[in-house]
Amino acid sequence: MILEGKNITKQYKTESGNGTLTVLDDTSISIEKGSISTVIGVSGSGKSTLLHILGGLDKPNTGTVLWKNDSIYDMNRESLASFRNNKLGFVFQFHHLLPEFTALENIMMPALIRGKTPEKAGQRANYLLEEFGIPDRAEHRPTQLSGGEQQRVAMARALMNSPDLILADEPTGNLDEDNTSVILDYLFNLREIEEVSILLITHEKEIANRSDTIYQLSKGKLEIL
Ligand SMILES: Nc1ncnc2c1ncn2[C@@H]1O[C@H](COP(=O)(O)OP(=O)(O)OP(=O)(O)O)[C@@H](O)[C@H]1O
Repeated sequence: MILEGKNITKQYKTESGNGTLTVLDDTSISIEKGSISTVIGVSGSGKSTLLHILGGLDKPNTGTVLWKNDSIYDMNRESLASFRNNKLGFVFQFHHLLPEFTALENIMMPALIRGKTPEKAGQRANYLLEEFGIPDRAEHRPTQLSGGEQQRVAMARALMNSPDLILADEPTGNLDEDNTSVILDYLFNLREIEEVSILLITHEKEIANRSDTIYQLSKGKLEIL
């Protein structure tokens, strides 16, 4: 097991400020090394909230998130930031690529932040562009790439530091079916080569069916399907 969310509860204040909305209700999840897991659930069921908590982007009200048995919320700010940059790779529905940088530079960024030389970072970024089938797009800026290409760059960037776990929130949510299949093929192939675990949020049954474990989130609880 690499990541474990234990007895997680998350509540938000309702808009009026008087009540509370319980989004996650004393629920738990375990991510095995090398596995692909998906979380499905209706809109507003708390999938993104769960992903943010597991990735150390948001804190639960109660419960813990353990990374190889260490609680990530006991880490100081610096350790938590370095944990996120070195061990995790995030992919969101809207890729958040930096518009003023090329595809290659966007992919290199997490490695440069980590202190890798531009040569080393460039080598791996070029390898990842190749693996995602877009080596000829290295010098393009995000606006010069199609939606599917942008999402491949975002995935390559998430893999840059050879993370142990990719956390992906609707990574193909804004793409058509063909593009979705192709991009998942690339990601799942690379998972085997790089031995990375993947936790994906999705609305699409077909994607869920390609995973090892499907979690359904409903009324604050996760259930394995
Ligand atoms: N910062 C916040 N403050 C108050 N309420 C919030 C906040 N963030 C999320 N919520 C509420 O918590 C619930 C769960 O939101 P969340 O984004 O986790 O759902 P989701 O399952 O990812 O939805 P979708 O599939 O539509 O993206 C929603 O009702 C949302 O309005």
